[in-house]
Amino acid sequence: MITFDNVNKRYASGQDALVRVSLEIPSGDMVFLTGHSGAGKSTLLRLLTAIERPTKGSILVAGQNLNRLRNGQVPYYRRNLGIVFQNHQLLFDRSVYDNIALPLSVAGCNKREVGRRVRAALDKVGLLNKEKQNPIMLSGGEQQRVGIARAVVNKPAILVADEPTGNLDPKLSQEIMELFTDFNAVGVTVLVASHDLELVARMRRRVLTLQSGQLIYDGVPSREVLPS
Ligand SMILES: Nc1ncnc2c1ncn2[C@@H]1O[C@H](COP(=O)(O)OP(=O)(O)OP(=O)(O)O)[C@@H](O)[C@H]1O
Repeated sequence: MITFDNVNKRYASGQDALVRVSLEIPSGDMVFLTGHSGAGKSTLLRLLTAIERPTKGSILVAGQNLNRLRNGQVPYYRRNLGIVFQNHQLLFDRSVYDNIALPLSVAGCNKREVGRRVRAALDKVGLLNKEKQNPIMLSGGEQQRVGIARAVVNKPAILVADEPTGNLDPKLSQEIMELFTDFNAVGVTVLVASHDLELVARMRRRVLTLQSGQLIYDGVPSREVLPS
């Protein structure tokens, strides 16, 4: 369970990025976070991933109060999370395999286990035949799949994605969303921030909408308002 209780985030610049945000996401849910540019989506994800701290209010993740997390505990906390970025942040001087293996090597996995898990992750995103390639050789959609494989390789309970389809065309975007649906189907809690309202509506999942830092909608959009 993810709980935000009356969370405010004011940056040092004085900008209020989140204002009294309260929400609950039960374990195993798949939820979309939407809103205009500057609405506070990335800030909410940065608080959840403990990149930023709230100014007020509390955030609980699987019973752990993030306000009480000491800086030294943050890397351990993040092992429960898979994080996917829009620009995927792959290392172009290493192979696809090495990019995906990175979080496991950091966690101290042995070589055999790393191989088994990297191939399982590549299999899930449909890129088993690309492990030796350099990510620069891959298409934008494939690079994003590598980013997703890296995010799921240590089997996180929660998968967080910030505009994961930002640079992709509609068909590839839909495929990426379906990948997230597959992970959710096996029990992973999934939270995806996207400003692509059509794509989000088509998924027919719970949607949280932010506007100027406030949560203005929390529900499943009805079929009638969906684009055909
Ligand atoms: N590090 C920062 N310092 C100061 N202000 C910031 C910082 N990060 C974001 N903001 C401001 O906080 C507000 C919310 O930004 P945020 O990036 O969370 O929005 P967003 O909904 O993710 O937007 P986008 O879709 O454009 O990424 C904006 O007004 C932004 O300018």
